[in-house]
Amino acid sequence: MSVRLDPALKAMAIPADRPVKLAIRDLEFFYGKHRALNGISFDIPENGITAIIGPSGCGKSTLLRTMNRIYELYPDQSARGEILLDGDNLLRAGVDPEGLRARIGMVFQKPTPFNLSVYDNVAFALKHYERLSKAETQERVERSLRQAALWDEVKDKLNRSALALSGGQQQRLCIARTLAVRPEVILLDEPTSALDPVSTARIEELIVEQAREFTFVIVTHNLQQAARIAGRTAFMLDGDLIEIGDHDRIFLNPQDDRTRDYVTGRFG
Ligand SMILES: Nc1ncnc2c1ncn2[C@@H]1O[C@H](COP(=O)(O)OP(=O)(O)OP(=O)(O)O)[C@@H](O)[C@H]1O
Repeated sequence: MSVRLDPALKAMAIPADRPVKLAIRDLEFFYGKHRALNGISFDIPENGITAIIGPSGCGKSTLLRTMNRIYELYPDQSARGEILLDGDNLLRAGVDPEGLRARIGMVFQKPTPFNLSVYDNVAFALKHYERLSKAETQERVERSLRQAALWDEVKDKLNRSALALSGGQQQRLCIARTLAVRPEVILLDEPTSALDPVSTARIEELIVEQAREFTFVIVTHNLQQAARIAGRTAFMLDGDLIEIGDHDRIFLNPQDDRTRDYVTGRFG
């Protein structure tokens, strides 16, 4: 498999002097006694898109799930090390997980709309985190649906069930719901793997557009997707971070043979 180099990608490169939003330091993760992350360290710059790639089981989702501490909802899972959000370790005791998840939102592989109207799916998230007037809520719902490139398709059916939307529309609704509470970081766990190419392209476009304002971290199996949209890409293998860099470094000139083998389709 060869990875297409899109000249427009240069516009999405993340400048080297961008401040660090998340600094991951010696991060280990355990499912019971099984160690799934072996002491990973790397930086995620503010804004832009950072992709995490690697073969099945290498620890991509585990890494993403540590970043908003969602793993704590499951028994017998634990993390060791540090994830500094603007310099403050979000894994330390005393961090309010609810407040953290307002700052670091997450979108999952399968669209997960609530069984509510389109409008209420977005408004519900807002009510959970903020006290806004009705007019402010309306304004924020519309803005979020526009940011998620969904407004034109749903503006005449805001009171209809979200479950009547197509899969791609449902996923954009979930992104709108996440954007509505204005998180600083948005974690995307294979957000387009259940979608058709047209829906995938729309979501890639909106992520690229919103990456001016938000920091995105995306786990993807789709190497072309990472190559198309990510300013930086991290390659993982067996719980280790092998290499991280910009598009050219990872896809055209990898330093590590294992990265080269993976991005050229020799395994994975
Ligand atoms: N709930 C769990 N209990 C025990 N082990 C787990 C659990 N979830 C994941 N693992 C193990 O942790 C390791 C990393 O899994 P993870 O799901 O993070 O990989 P991944 O790279 O996201 O894989 P995929 O691309 O298939 O989603 C694997 O060895 C996996 O078997």
